[in-house]
Amino acid sequence: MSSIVGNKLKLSIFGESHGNGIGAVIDGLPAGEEINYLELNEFLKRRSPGKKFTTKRVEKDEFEILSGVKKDYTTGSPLAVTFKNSDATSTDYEKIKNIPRPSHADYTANIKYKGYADLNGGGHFSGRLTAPMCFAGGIAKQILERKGIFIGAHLKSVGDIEDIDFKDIELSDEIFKSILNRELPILDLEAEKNAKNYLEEIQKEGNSIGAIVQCGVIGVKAGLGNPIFDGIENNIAKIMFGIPGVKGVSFGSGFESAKMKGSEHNDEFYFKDGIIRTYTNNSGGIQGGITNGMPIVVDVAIKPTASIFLEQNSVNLDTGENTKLKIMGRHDPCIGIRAVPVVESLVAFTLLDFII
Ligand SMILES: Cc1cc2nc3c(=O)[nH]c(=O)nc-3n(C[C@H](O)[C@H](O)[C@H](O)COP(=O)(O)O)c2cc1C
Ligand SMILES: C=C(O[C@@H]1CC(C(=O)O)=C[C@@H](OP(=O)(O)O)[C@H]1O)C(=O)O
Repeated sequence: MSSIVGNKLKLSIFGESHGNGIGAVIDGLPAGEEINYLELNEFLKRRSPGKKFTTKRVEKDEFEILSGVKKDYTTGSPLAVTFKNSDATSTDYEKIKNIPRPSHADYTANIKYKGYADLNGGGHFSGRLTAPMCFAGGIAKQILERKGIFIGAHLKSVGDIEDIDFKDIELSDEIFKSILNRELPILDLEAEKNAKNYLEEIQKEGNSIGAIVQCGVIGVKAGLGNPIFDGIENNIAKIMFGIPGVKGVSFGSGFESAKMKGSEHNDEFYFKDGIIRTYTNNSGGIQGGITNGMPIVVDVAIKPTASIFLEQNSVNLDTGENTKLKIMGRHDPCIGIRAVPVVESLVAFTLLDFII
């Protein structure tokens, strides 16, 4: 399995959704970095399940640090952390263990691991594994904030309902913080109301819906990154696809760029208070794999949750017959909602890897 990412700063993720626990080893954190546990726990809560519009599985996401921290400061040696799984209901999965859920990893994992993988609750492929990702990212965010770099994400869209585009506004840490007070991480109040109503309908239907998580970064100076295969875009895109359910990653105007003329897309320069800025930010803060000093803006397309409660076609891997599938259990109606802090985390982790 390849559950390790990073260059100078490495993140290794382990565990299964219904096993004893999950966790991470973070290697390469600088020594002497303070960890604010209050802030870290608040951050982890943004991802935790069990709230409105999420799966009803209740996990407190309390962690135990085994190494790498002394008296609230990183020691510089590998930081190992574990989280217990305390609310797994494996019977929901035992009943359908030979019938793969369409578009989850059941079928592909079954083939690759010859039937040996523990796939209850999605096993190692589960969104549960994003808890240790947020632990690593929460620490990275704290380190970056001390360097004047701030990161925030929101739901740019839920189905057809659209929020304000980060690319089109002057981003600030105040804007990032304002999203934290919302029931859904959406800036525009009307869009938030529409999304809540729509999610209620989707839940009633037993269905799910896709979303775009958009993340902004302010405070990164021009000149960070590399060309060709090791740029900021390359590394952010790679880590984003580690989030279960991610189907697309784009920067700035992304796929819309393909429809634009050069005169519309080019980000023209100007000086403001001695700093070079651009009037537009279609590049999403990155050109040639290197930051240009404008906010980094990355869009992450998240598919609708595969586990829906409607009857679907599948196959019985034991009997070799076509069959109907009706699942049980507790599932997120829209993965995007809880993926917001996960996207922030992995953007933070990647930028810290470039900076240290
Ligand atoms: C925070 C989070 C929560 C998720 N919750 C669910 C869920 O409740 N049910 C489900 O079927 N998939 C859920 N997923 C997505 C699956 O884990 C994912 O679709 C599956 O592992 C297959 O991976 P892929 O979609 O990247 O191909 C969630 C993902 C994340 C990031
Ligand atoms: C447990 C979490 O999310 C889980 C992610 C998930 C999946 O298939 O990805 C399926 C569900 O698992 P279960 O069927 O055991 O309730 C979610 O609850 C979590 O995020 O902590």
